Amino acid sequence: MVALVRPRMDAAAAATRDQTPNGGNPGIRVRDLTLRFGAQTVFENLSFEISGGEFVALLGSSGVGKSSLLKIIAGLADATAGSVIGTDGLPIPGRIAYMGQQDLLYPWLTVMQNVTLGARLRREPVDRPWAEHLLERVGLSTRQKALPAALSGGMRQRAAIARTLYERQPIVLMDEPFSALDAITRAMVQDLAAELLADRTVLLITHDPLEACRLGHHLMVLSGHPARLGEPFTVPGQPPRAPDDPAVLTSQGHLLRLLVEASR
Ligand SMILES: Nc1ncnc2c1ncn2[C@@H]1O[C@H](COP(=O)(O)OP(=O)(O)OP(=O)(O)O)[C@@H](O)[C@H]1O
Repeated sequence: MVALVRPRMDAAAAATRDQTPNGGNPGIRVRDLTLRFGAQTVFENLSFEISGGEFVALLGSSGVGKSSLLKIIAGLADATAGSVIGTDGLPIPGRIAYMGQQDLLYPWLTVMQNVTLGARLRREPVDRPWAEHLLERVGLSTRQKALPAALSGGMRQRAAIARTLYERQPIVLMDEPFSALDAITRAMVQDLAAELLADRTVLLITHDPLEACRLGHHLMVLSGHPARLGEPFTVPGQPPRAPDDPAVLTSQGHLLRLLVEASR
């Protein structure tokens, strides 16, 4: 197994690592991260690294600390101790697209306005053809002028995915982005995300072993109290893998067993 995601990687090895693989997109380096809420230690001295251009799926039981970890990496929450930095040595905030568990669409903006919000906030010209392309790919081309309240939960999630992809950031952090989608739409949007994020550094939280095995170069499982990362897990072949790929089916079973064992 090529362990490109390394829990507790040696600092000297980190210093000699390729800084700009895969067209220059930086990876994510997490060092000795500790998070406490009062007497509760969610995780302690968590260290791992995701190489530039890698798509990593993070799994673990509810409440183990996945979303908290993602928010800290995104710079949206503070850790009690430890550091998060790009593998190029530069900070990560400002170079990420983040999609949280809630779609966070602004209710008074249309779908198109929500998708292009980042550009408008940055006072950049809106790339309308790109936004239209994305909305078409997520099946919302006829709903560009709709307000979020007029959409179903799955449609809102697709609009949020389009907004995340619109940003073209080198690092993409997603917290259960496909959870509200039906099985067919989910497979379609997974393929779209894999295609458009092919060279990006992606950390995806999911509860779905099939999704993790289809999309991830590597999979990580967070478990325990305080939470620890198990050995990273690699599915053979390149993502996106077909749902009936034998490697996906075998890995899915293995992963499910790991998750059950980790929850005991
Ligand atoms: N702001 C907060 N204040 C106090 N405790 C918090 C806060 N945010 C998270 N927690 C606690 O930290 C732990 C980890 O929460 P987190 O949301 O990161 O888990 P998770 O693995 O993402 O769960 P899920 O899969 O259900 O989304 C939980 O016990 C939660 O109650």
